[in-house]
Amino acid sequence: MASALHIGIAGLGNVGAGVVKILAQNADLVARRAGRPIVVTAVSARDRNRDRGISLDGIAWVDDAAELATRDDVDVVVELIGGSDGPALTLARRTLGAAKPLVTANKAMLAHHGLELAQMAEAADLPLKYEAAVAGGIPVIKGISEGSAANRITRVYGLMNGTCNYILSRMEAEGLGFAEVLADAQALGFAEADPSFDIDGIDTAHKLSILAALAFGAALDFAGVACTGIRAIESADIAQAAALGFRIKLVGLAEAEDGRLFQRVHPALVPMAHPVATTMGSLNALVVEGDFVGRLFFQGRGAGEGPTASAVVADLVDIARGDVRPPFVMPVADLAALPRADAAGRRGRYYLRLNVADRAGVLAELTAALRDCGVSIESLVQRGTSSSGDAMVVMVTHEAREADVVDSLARMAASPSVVGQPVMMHILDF
Ligand SMILES: NC(=O)c1ccc[n+]([C@@H]2O[C@H](COP(=O)([O-])OP(=O)(O)OC[C@H]3O[C@@H](n4cnc5c(N)ncnc54)[C@H](O)[C@@H]3O)[C@@H](O)[C@H]2O)c1
Ligand SMILES: N[C@@H](CCO)C(=O)O
Ligand code: NA
Repeated sequence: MASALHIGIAGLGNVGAGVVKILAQNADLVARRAGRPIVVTAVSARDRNRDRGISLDGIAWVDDAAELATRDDVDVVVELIGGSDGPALTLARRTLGAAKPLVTANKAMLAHHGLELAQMAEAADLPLKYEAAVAGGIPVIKGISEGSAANRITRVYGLMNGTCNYILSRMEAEGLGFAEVLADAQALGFAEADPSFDIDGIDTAHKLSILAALAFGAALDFAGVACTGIRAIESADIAQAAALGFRIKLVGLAEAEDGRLFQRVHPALVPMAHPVATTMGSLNALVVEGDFVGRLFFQGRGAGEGPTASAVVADLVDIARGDVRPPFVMPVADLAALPRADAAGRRGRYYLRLNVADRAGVLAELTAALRDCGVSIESLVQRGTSSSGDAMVVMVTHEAREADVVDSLARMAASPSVVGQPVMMHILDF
């Protein structure tokens, strides 16, 4: 067997400790698949004395993670610190600058600096691998870049944030409020350090922008992702959606159409029977549509120690086998800088929820706003009076132009009868 591949790991949190565990527990299996042993020789984290349930015997401890890049006993650096900039980015640049391969699970860093890092890797003919960064253990990066290489991909969408899916699933099953469930997600180890990245959709946007670049051969454009999270969703929305035959999910959607790139993260109503709707708890789900392969569906654990570390180790096996391909399939110079598609002209069905004063004439006001904007209603439900004296009106539109629905909602929101902010959600009809 060839000589061992020596790795240095920066960050020994959920994912880093998981990588050390897999490489210890499945050492023989991994060595046979990699053609050589994969051995951790050096690590760096903030707290040397924390009990992580792993043995660090015989492994060098490095206080400054950036040093891993230049140590002679490290062939490959695994960055598992997190954060788009700061020590993670410094380490990534130094590693590639020192002509060493890099593995990372850091979608925030890739969303912001992926093209720069990919260019560095390509220029030095080095692997830069990041299967763990999108949908954790689900091999969607490999699924797109290798398995779907024959296809023109026109659409990628799905659930890429375990925390949000977990929160929405428990809100539905147990009628719990948002904050109670978030604390549990944090305890389970898959919430981001800053949970607003999860619930405001930013984490999904990071991942979506990476997938879109890969799938469409487009220059990565994180700033072009329109993003709405799940803060405004109430248990009543979940119940109403269910009564209408839908489940609410935080969906990331990217499409390449007519040479334009559409990227959006938003809560959407997904028909109950759709495989995305039946993906519950912290599971992730992704759909990739290719012109020859058709619809591919990926489902599995997108977060957590074992699944995420599993993806990191798979990347290490590729590197041990000598796999050097451009991080975004094509050289960065060949990626198309696609203009952003405008959402205004998109057509679809929409869910609208308004809390209104329960008095005569209110419904007529609402329906007049819709009529004036040319939006037709498929169904309308008014639900009883709350303790505050408000009623909840839920409407589903027929297919309409998005700009017209937005316009009608703004008119309705301006009415003194409407209490608080109306909620508008897209219905996933594909
Ligand atoms: N947890 C998951 O389920 C999951 C899934 C996919 C991707 N990721 C990504 O993996 C990365 C790590 O996530 P995590 O959940 O393991 O985080 P974590 O907070 O559990 O661990 C981070 C580790 O980095 C260490 N660290 C912080 N600053 C450092 C520094 N300057 N030098 C060296 N070490 C430092 C900390 O001590 C800790 O050991 C992040 O980019 C995250 O987004 C996590
Ligand atoms: N915070 C992320 C971790 C995986 O990237 C999630 O909840 O899915
Ligand atoms: Na993955």
